[in-house]
Amino acid sequence: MQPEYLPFPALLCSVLSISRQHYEVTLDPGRALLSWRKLRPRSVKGRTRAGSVTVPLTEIVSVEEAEIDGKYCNSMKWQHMCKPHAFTVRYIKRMKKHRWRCGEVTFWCSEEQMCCHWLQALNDALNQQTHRPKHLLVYINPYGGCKKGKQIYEKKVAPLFSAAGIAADVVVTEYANHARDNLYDVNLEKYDGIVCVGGDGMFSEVLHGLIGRVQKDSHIDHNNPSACLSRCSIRIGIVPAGSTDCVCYATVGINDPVTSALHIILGDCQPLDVCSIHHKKNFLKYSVSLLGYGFYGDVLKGSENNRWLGPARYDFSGFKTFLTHHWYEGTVSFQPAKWVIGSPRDNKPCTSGCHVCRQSSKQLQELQKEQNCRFEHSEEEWTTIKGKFMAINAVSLSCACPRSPKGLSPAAHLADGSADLILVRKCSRLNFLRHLIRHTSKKDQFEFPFVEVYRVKNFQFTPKHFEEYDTESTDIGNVSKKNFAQICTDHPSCVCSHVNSSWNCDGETLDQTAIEMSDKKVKRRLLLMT
Ligand SMILES: CCCCCCCCCCCCC/C=C/[C@@H](O)[C@H](COP(=O)(O)O)NC(C)=O
Ligand SMILES: Nc1ncnc2c1ncn2[C@@H]1O[C@H](COP(=O)(O)OP(=O)(O)O)[C@@H](O)[C@H]1O
Ligand SMILES: [Ca+2]
Repeated sequence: MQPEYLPFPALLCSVLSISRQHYEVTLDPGRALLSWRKLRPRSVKGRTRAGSVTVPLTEIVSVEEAEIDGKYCNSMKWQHMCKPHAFTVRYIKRMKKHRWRCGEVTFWCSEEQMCCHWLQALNDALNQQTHRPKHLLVYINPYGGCKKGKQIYEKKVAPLFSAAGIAADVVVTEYANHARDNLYDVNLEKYDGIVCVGGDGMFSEVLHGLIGRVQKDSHIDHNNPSACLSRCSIRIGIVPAGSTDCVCYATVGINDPVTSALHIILGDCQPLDVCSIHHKKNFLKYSVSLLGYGFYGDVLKGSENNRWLGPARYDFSGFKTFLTHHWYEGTVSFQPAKWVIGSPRDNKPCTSGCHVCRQSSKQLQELQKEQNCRFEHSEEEWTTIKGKFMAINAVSLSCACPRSPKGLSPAAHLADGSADLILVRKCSRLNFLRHLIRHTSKKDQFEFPFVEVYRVKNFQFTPKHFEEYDTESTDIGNVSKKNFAQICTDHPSCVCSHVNSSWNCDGETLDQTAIEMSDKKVKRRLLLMT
């Protein structure tokens, strides 16, 4: 069907006042711009223009009739306005380092009719932004990060939502997984999006609730690693109030609640890769940021008893884990992501509207169409690496965060259908420190002989002791208990916790150590309101 092209409304241009100064105000629907320039009397004949501001209509947050207070009214008497009329426009102001703020300007009109005309024209322009949310479901984790989630939402976010005419149903969570469970019951059709106020763990919880709910509604068994998941069209927005906030930081460029609220209001949207993690035929979890074994698994484990320290628990545990300097033996196998057009060391960071993501996902779709959504593991070659590792990290996005502004893999892409697999082999403490420190500078953290990085579609990991003891059994829980008991009686000097590390999956510990991560069928595009 051909789209219907309506003629653009006419350009509107009037002389209005801002703080007693005359401005030429123009609404250009054709170029989708609102602009105002100061008019300064120069001579009797003409006026010069100076101090101009231009705002794209897509960046207007709200328009409303201004309340006229008596003081301002009196101060306007010199302009012979008997009954002034005014309207206020709120708009995005771009600050440094991706930070956004809400600017506000009030335009005074001498006639009521002119004010109505402007209000009508601006509201018509806003109504054309149909991708903006009108009704949101908000989950707040009151215990995330510095425990300020509720305060952040009430003080910084709710006033902006209400100014933008967004209705929000708010749930303050009472226990872990409250939001996830609730998402299985709510009427999702009522909402244009879900907002989570918290950290990466809270985002992961909402993501699991949403993906799980959609699969349940479409009768898809997520335990089957080959199942094609149903796409979820509802978007998730993140208001950062956690400890690491790396999903927010990597998508928006900063972890700032006001900036995120403004992106949500404008209906900004960023597709995101999601990986699924299985053990044999059991679904374990989805991951969107870091799936880390060794160093990051141990940092997470060590931080769990120190939650009272807030975000600093990771620094404290990071320092302790660095000193213990454990390495772990096992086998990593992976298949490369052949459709991607980038590589982990090409120095091309992912930004919104990324060309690499667009092109790569187009190629992935074509490949999936050819293979009719069946990505059999056997069809391509697996690369297998046996060794001793300090860390095994699989990241679906850069994992940039305030601690590491470039992230664990600076050139990882948000929506290219692949993950970057980083292997840090056993090395000296000094070398590991050199590698870690590079995460905080512009230098390449992969430029070491003991660090390898691959862009993969999936990978498997088996710890050494599973290879030796877990031959045929499928009941992984019983096997692990039995085997460790055996390892420990066989080797009295062995310390179990040093034999295996655990997996850090977006800030939560996985129960299994032998896992398969798949970055393909489960890689549904999750629409993220950045
Ligand atoms: C000597 C100095 C060394 C500094 C090295 C800094 C590297 C920091 C890289 C951090 C990458 C974190 C990736 C994010 C993971 C989150 O999913 C997870 C959970 O975040 P949450 O607690 O839910 O906000 N956080 C952690 C630390 O595991
Ligand atoms: N009311 C609650 N009480 C306890 N835990 C909660 C609550 N709400 C959510 N959680 C859990 O807290 C964990 C951490 O939350 P998150 O917001 O990511 O904070 P942080 O970044 O500090 O880890 C999440 O895994 C989430 O499931
Ligand atoms: Ca990716």
